[in-house]
Amino acid sequence: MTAEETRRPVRRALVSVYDKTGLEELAGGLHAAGVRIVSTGSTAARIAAAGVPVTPVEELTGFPECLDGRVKTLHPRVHAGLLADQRLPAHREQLEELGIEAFDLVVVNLYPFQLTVESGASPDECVEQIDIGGPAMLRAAAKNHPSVAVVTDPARYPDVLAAAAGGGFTLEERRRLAAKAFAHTAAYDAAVAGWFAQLDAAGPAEAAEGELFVENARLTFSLERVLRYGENPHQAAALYGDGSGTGLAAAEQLHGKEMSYNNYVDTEAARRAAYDHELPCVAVVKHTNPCGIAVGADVAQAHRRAHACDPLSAFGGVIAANRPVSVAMAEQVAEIFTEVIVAPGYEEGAVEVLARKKNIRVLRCPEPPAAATEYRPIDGGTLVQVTDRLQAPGDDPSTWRLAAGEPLPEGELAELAFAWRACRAVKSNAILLAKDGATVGVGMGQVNRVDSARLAVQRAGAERAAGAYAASDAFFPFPDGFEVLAEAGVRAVVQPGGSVRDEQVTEAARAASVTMYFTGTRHFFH
Ligand SMILES: NC(=O)c1ncn([C@@H]2O[C@H](COP(=O)(O)O)[C@@H](O)[C@H]2O)c1NC=O
Repeated sequence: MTAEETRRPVRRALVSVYDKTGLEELAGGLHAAGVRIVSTGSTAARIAAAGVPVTPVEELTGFPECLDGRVKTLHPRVHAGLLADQRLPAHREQLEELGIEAFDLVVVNLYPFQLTVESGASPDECVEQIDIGGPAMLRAAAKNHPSVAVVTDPARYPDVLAAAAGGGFTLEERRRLAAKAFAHTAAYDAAVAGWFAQLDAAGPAEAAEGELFVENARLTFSLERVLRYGENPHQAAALYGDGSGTGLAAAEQLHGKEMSYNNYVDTEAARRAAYDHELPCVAVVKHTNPCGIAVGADVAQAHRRAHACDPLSAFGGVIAANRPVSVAMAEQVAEIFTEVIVAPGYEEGAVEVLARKKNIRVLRCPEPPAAATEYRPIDGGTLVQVTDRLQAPGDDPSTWRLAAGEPLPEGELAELAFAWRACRAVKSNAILLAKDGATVGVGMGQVNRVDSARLAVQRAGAERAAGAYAASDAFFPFPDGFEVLAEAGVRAVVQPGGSVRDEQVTEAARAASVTMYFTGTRHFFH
């Protein structure tokens, strides 16, 4: 059979849509192509108001819409018309005996469950927005795609009208539409299941394992756009969204070249770094590691100090701010070759200043990082974990245990707390030196803690390392890593503690007259 021969004319359509975009044009076009339309409640009312003939579904079923719309189309007269396989004489005969007419086209879009959840609606209101009849029709029509075409997206209406006027869809087209319909209902159900799961997921400590992690995590994401390439030019890549319409994947690009795969990865890391601080904060990131993080009285000051940590590495960096970018900060950034800048907003005139550079990508992402769980695909599956965040009490300096030396006065403890928070954004093994609320030396991603310490000290230089506040993302397994810091003259060190050799490490700290605190909390970042 040729593709042409698989076309099925559209004679009768069932239309039931929540999103009424383009409905009048669709109905008018179908009518003009000789298609008879059956429709539900307010969809039918809109079609009729547009002067297009329409049969209300109640007329077909002989049963009124009831239970506040919970039952409208859930009726054998609807579903037999959707599920009869027109290729089978037995099905055609049964329909005739039952006095039921087949549908050739179904146009349905569903109640806005996810948007309702995001609006902060009550649980009962969210539950009411779980569409039942719509998915049933979509699934029936998609299963029966040899006989029925199914459409969920108003953007596809022009194709529908072209097909209706041109002899119908081919089998291949109907199969593609069916795949889209099943993907749509799968994503819809995943959103509903995810919502139910998070109702109970108080946190890893409180929630039973079964409540936090659903049995079937068929994760669904929707294609946002195909990227130019992946991590390297020979790797194809794309950006997918989780349907929430928020976060980095949904960030608004205000200027600059198209975002690349690596831009997204680095921007994610920069936002992680910038949002860990309550004061105005700016992080400059390269290859997912910070080359500078600083807080300040305002973002311009924070940026100057973050940049000063390592100006060499900041060239071609990705910048994140946790406050709107001011014109003063934009003026500074415009002087430095920067790949991406991301912030919750931009003060008037700031984007124009940044846009003096043709290529810098300017992103507006109003929400702080919010993902509750993180996925890391592995061959044959995926790992899932609760997202690492600053913890109460372990990340609060008032709960830290003084393990060696004199306690720090309040101001110095705040300096050490800044180092600890900033260290969370550094790839393990992480050692970070800070002074005056700004990083001065970052040692990242080494396979032993001694080399990370050396790197941090080397990057800081002797002058900045002396008297600095140091943080280590995990415990020192031996005194050697700490000793590198002590030789450089750091003032204090914060680390989780918990090594079997803690006593040797704290002894070394006492011997070097360096204050050491234990947090009891670790922040590995792989
Ligand atoms: N209950 C049913 O039988 C039913 N049939 C269709 N719907 C949905 O009702 C909406 C359209 O309703 P209306 O035409 O009344 O605006 C569509 O989103 C459709 O998916 C239903 N609603 C919920 O399940």
